[in-house]
Amino acid sequence: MKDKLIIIGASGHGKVVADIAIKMNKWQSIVFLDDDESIKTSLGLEIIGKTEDAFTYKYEADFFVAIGNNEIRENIQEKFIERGLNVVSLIHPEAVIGTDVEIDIGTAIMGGTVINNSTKIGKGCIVNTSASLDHDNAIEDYVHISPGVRTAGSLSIGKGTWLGIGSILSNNVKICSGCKVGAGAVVVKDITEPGTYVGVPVRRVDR
Ligand SMILES: CC(=O)SCCNC(=O)CCNC(=O)[C@H](O)C(C)(C)COP(=O)(O)OP(=O)(O)OC[C@H]1O[C@@H](n2cnc3c(N)ncnc32)[C@H](O)[C@@H]1OP(=O)(O)O
Repeated sequence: MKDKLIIIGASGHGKVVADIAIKMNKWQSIVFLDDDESIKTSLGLEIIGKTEDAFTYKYEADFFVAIGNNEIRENIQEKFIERGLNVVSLIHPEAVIGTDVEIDIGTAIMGGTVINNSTKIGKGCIVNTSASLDHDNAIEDYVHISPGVRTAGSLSIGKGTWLGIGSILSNNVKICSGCKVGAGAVVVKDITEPGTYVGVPVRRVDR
């Protein structure tokens, strides 16, 4: 743990992430890197350079990649890990985390979430505001679980999948890697092919 936290990405998601970091009260200084030169400050915090500048702070900062797009977040975070940067997870103090829950590096757990016992969450995931993940879920790396998602027990979600706002997943379902599940969708059966799924119950819409 270092004194400084550098957050990559100063837009909407970055601000929510910074707010969590402030509330965690672990870093003396919290700043952003962002490739958009027109942004000078975000949430009252300084933007000190671009993503590529991260490596110059290797020995003095912890890092968090706050990019909403799963693929871009994965590319940046994996480069950081490969080059030895210390990537941390950020967990809102008002998230409810059960016993034997595992949360890997680079994952953000937003306010009001409930993660029940024995659920495992991979690297670089977003568990967004007020999502509820029940017991024994297996969430692979770089998944985004949008605000208000509800998952029942014992299900699995493959790498890089995006669950849209307010979607609902029944117990024991398996969703493969590379899926998009639409806002308000209901998943009651396994999804075995990458694609975009919407509706109640879901149907595939990208072919
Ligand atoms: C803090 C934050 O903001 S986190 C971000 C939260 N945001 C979200 O959760 C957004 C979720 N995104 C969606 O639901 C999107 O509509 C997606 C990803 C499912 C699909 O987006 P696209 O690939 O652009 O599909 P597109 O808009 O062309 O829709 C394809 C068809 O599916 C329908 N459709 C799209 N989304 C939904 C939905 N959520 N429920 C029902 N039908 C839908 C469209 O009406 C369209 O139907 P049509 O062909 O009969 O006209």
